[in-house]
Amino acid sequence: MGIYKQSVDTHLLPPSSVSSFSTVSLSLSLSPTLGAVFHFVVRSMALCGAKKDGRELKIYENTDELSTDLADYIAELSENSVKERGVFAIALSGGSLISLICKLCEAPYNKTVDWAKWYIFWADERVVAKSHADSNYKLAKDGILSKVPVIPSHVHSINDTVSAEKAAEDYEFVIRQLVRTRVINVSDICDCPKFDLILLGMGPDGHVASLFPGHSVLDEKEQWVTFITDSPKPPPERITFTLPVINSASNVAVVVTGGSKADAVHLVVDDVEPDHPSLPAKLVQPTKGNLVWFLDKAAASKLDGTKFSE
Ligand SMILES: O=C(O)[C@H](O)[C@@H](O)[C@H](O)[C@H](O)COP(=O)(O)O
Repeated sequence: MGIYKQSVDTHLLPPSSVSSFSTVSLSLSLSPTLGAVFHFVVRSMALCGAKKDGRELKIYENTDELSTDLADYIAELSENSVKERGVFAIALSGGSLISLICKLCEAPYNKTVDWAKWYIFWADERVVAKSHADSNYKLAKDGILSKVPVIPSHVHSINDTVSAEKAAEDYEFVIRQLVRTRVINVSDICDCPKFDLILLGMGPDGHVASLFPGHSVLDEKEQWVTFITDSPKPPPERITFTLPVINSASNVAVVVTGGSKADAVHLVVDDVEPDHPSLPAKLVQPTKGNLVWFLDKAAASKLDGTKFSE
């Protein structure tokens, strides 16, 4: 299934000249701050009919531009969600994502975001003490949560005193209670939680959250949160949202930077044949929600037909 092809030199092509791509509608905007080489958005429409919603692909000259736009994106979703539901339920991941959303601690977001309405979760967590350097909670707390006025009781970290299995079970229980009270919305197609936003990173092997290629947890359909004890990326013990939960979210953003991820980005986004069915990032396809990929130029460098001007 070909999702889209792009062949764009943003220096040379005016937006009108790309409108002839039958499966692509592309808008081009120059960055006001840097007069940037490019900052474009490709909205791809799935060719095979079931899902009309497109995947949005945003590619930035550098991580600084990406972070600025990502902070805007999160702040806007937060505002909309607070307007509509009175709360914003967001799930974070670990890794480089946290440093890429750090602009939220700066002006204007530190003042304009309604932090008291945020309910914070983790799409995956390493099963270590919360004070451990490997803890995704610690990473987010040190990087962001300790710097903005979130309400401590709205920060839902895992139980770090039990086994991975029990931690996953406990976490799902907590989420179920909050779905019941609609702090977390509920999907209208299944009984899954519908997070307002799930933020994911992606590894060079195409993993997202703690869903690794070829792992049996990719097939988990019943549980919302599951556990693994054999993560190829250390540490080995982790809990993770399952695909049904990720794909029930209102919004999912996959944030990927760096050349080491370029091959995986190509395999997933260009939907390369023969199919690579076990690439977890490829299985991130929100049923009704929006999916946005935030890429820097290095991560996007192997996308088919994309030519970047220097
Ligand atoms: O806890 C984790 O390890 C993550 O949640 C994991 O899914 C991460 O997001 C990716 O491995 C990308 O990590 P980097 O952005 O640091 O490469």
